Order: sequence, then C-alpha cells, then structure tokens
Amino acid sequence: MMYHPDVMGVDALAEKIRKIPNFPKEGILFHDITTVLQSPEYFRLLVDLLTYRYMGQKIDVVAGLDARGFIIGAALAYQLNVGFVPIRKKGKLPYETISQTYELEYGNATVEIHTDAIQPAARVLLVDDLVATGGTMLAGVELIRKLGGNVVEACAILEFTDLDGGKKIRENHVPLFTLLQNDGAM
Ligand SMILES: O=P(O)(O)OC[C@H]1O[C@H](OP(=O)(O)OP(=O)(O)O)[C@H](O)[C@@H]1O
Ligand SMILES: Nc1ncnc2[nH]cnc12
Repeated sequence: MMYHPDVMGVDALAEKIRKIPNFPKEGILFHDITTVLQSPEYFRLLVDLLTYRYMGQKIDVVAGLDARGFIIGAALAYQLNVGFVPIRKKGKLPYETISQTYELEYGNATVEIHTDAIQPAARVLLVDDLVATGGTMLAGVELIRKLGGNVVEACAILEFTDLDGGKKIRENHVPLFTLLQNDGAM
C-alpha cells in the first residue's frame, strides 16, 4: 500500500516534527523526527514521498548517514529494491574503511564507510534526516566519491536555511533534495 503524495502533503510532516529548545545544548532548537517515525501514517508518508521521487531514477544503492539516516535510508532502499550502505561514526565498522572528519553545529565528528561498499560508477542516493551546517552530508558525499561512486542526489527531510548548509552542498555540485526548508533558529 502506498499513499499518493497529493493525499497528505509535506506541511503535515513539518508539523509532526517535534521541536525541543536547548537540546543538546543552550541555543539549539532540536528537530526530533521520532514523532514522525513512531506514527505509522507519517512514517509511511515520509518513505512514500521519497520513494515516488526516486523510483524512476535508476538508483543502484542507498547510503545512509549515522544514525537517523539509517532509519529513513534503509526503508527507502527496501522500497527501491536496492542495497543499503551505512556511513557510520568512527570506530563502528569492522572491515577496512576510509574516513572523513567534519565540523558539526555542535562539535566535531568523523564518519567511515567500508571500502567495498560502493562499486565504481555506482549511482548512489545519500540519505539523512536533516541538513544543518551541511558538514555531515558533505562528508558522506566525499566518502562515496573517494570510492568512485556518483551521488545522484543527497536527500533529507529538512534543511535549515539559516545555516546555509544546503547552499554549501549545492556549491559543491551535489544535487540536494529536501522535503522541508525552515529557519532552524529558536
Ligand atoms: O548538517 P550538519 O551540521 O552536519 O548536521 C546534521 C547532522 O546532525 C545530526 O546528527 P548527529 O551528528 O547529531 O548524530 P546522531 O544522528 O547520531 O544523533 C543529524 O541527524 C545529521 O546527521
Ligand atoms: N537542530 C538540530 N536538530 C536535530 N538534529 C540536528 N543536527 C544538527 N542540528 C540539529
């Protein structure tokens, strides 16, 4: 069963995301997608909206960013009938990896990918829940490109327009699709 995208739109999704002021630190308005995930209707809406966008685009593999990109990315990969590749925080992947360090809205992080996860010239869809500074998404793009993959598109539910992360990603010649755009400020 699939919802047609016109039936319930992205506005409903925007309202369903819970906003928590000052988490994990003062001044951050945390956008909590668990409220979407825990609702059967909204989780389906989210996955279906993305499925409709990518079902005709010859995606070879979906890569998801640790941790929330795993949830959306795995569901999307299943729908598109392709495999799923996790891009994980440092030290979690057991086989040979390559890594990329980047800056976050609140700190620093390194992400890794297995060296055999992406085939050369593979058409990769990169997925996360949101783009804040864009650092995480760009680190993912970098890893996929280092392995010879083509990022067909990077996608997320939400993009914070005040932080220019989306702009930064697009300036790096990465097509970026976000279902929602808002001023992430409190
Ligand atoms: O655009 P950016 O500034 O890079 O921020 C966006 C990233 O931050 C959050 O993850 P976080 O690093 O908090 O990790 P988590 O998913 O493990 O909570 C979010 O899920 C994105 O992955
Ligand atoms: N404001 C925010 N809410 C949720 N996840 C985030 N990752 C980076 N900034 C975030």
